[in-house]
Amino acid sequence: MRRILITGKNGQVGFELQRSLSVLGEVIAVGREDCDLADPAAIDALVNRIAPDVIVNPAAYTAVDRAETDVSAARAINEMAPATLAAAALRHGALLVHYSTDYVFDGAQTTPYQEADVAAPRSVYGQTKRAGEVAIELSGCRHVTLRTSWVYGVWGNNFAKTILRLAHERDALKVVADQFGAPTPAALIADVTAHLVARYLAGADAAAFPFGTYHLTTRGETSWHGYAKTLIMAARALGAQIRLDPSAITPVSTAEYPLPAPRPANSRLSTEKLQNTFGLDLPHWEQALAHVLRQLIPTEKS
Ligand SMILES: NC(=O)C1=CN([C@@H]2O[C@H](COP(=O)(O)OP(=O)(O)OC[C@H]3O[C@@H](n4cnc5c(N)ncnc54)[C@H](OP(=O)(O)O)[C@@H]3O)[C@@H](O)[C@H]2O)C=CC1
Ligand SMILES: Cc1cn([C@H]2C[C@H](O)[C@@H](COP(=O)(O)OP(=O)(O)O[C@H]3O[C@@H](C)C(=O)[C@@H](O)[C@H]3O)O2)c(=O)[nH]c1=O
Ligand SMILES: [Mg+2]
Repeated sequence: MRRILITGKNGQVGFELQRSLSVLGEVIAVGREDCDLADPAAIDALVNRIAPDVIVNPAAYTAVDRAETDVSAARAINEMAPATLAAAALRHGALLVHYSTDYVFDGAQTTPYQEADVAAPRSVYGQTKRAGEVAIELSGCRHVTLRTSWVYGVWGNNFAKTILRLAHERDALKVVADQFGAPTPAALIADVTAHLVARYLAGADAAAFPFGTYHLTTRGETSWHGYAKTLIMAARALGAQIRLDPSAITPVSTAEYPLPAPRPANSRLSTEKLQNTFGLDLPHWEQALAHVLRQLIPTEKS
């Protein structure tokens, strides 16, 4: 039986991967309590003990604003841990599946970013995530790096759950309307990962697999404001008792909503390479959102 090691089991994507990869082999999922990824020796010991065929690494330092002042911790998890995992994957002949972010781009481009476009991260989070990507590329291990954006889901913390909470607490909300991207469910990321891993494991010639970097998001685009408004309207339509009126969600500019870390104005990622290479049709963000909301909103009907 194939052995699949998953890090970050308590994270959004790590949670969903435990479901989606369970049909492909023996899944060994670890969290901070099992292995501190800031400790390279602990990573080596873990990989040596498990001897996995596939390592899937959704663990990351994802607190974007906190990373601005907690640089060494962000580097340890987002750059050094992937480098250590990549070296271990190389030694074991394992595939490493890693995740990265739209925040590796500066957002100044006016069209969706393609995989080969120049990364120019503006935040510490983005810089450390980019350094992790580069370390994996340079390691020479078999790898797939999936860059995604605006991840949300039932498990863990995300913008969608924050907005739903705020909608119960407040009568009005200000949400940034000049940053554009695609909200992407953790479950979709996990499902596409399973599709790729299945294809890798089924291949008679592993070396022929199209390793590399791919963009993975839903189709379409919106702003954080458009996302928040659609979310509240859809939640109300599902019967959620939400006091906040969608018209009380006010669009504001990035300058009017100051935060420690700069965010890209353009977070749009082109997913053509992924869709063409693997024969996938990705869902539209609104369709995906409606499905996750049905799990997030408690309802009598089902
Ligand atoms: N969230 C998003 O919007 C986006 C995420 N991504 C990328 O996708 C991937 C998955 O993100 P997501 O699932 O949202 O992340 P989460 O923040 O939900 O989960 C990350 C997990 O990593 C774990 N972790 C952090 N530090 C350590 C450590 N020192 N040792 C062991 N485990 C640690 C955390 O553990 P603990 O729970 O104990 O803190 C957490 O469970 C990441 O690579 C991220 O950069 C890309 C684009 C958007
Ligand atoms: C909660 C809230 C946020 N915002 C803005 C701030 C910011 O510009 C945007 C998103 O806020 P958040 O802090 O939730 O999102 P942020 O943590 O920046 O989300 C990012 O996380 C990392 C891990 C990624 O990789 C990115 O793809 C992206 O998902 O919305 C508002 O305007 N009003 C609000 O009430
Ligand atoms: Mg955040």
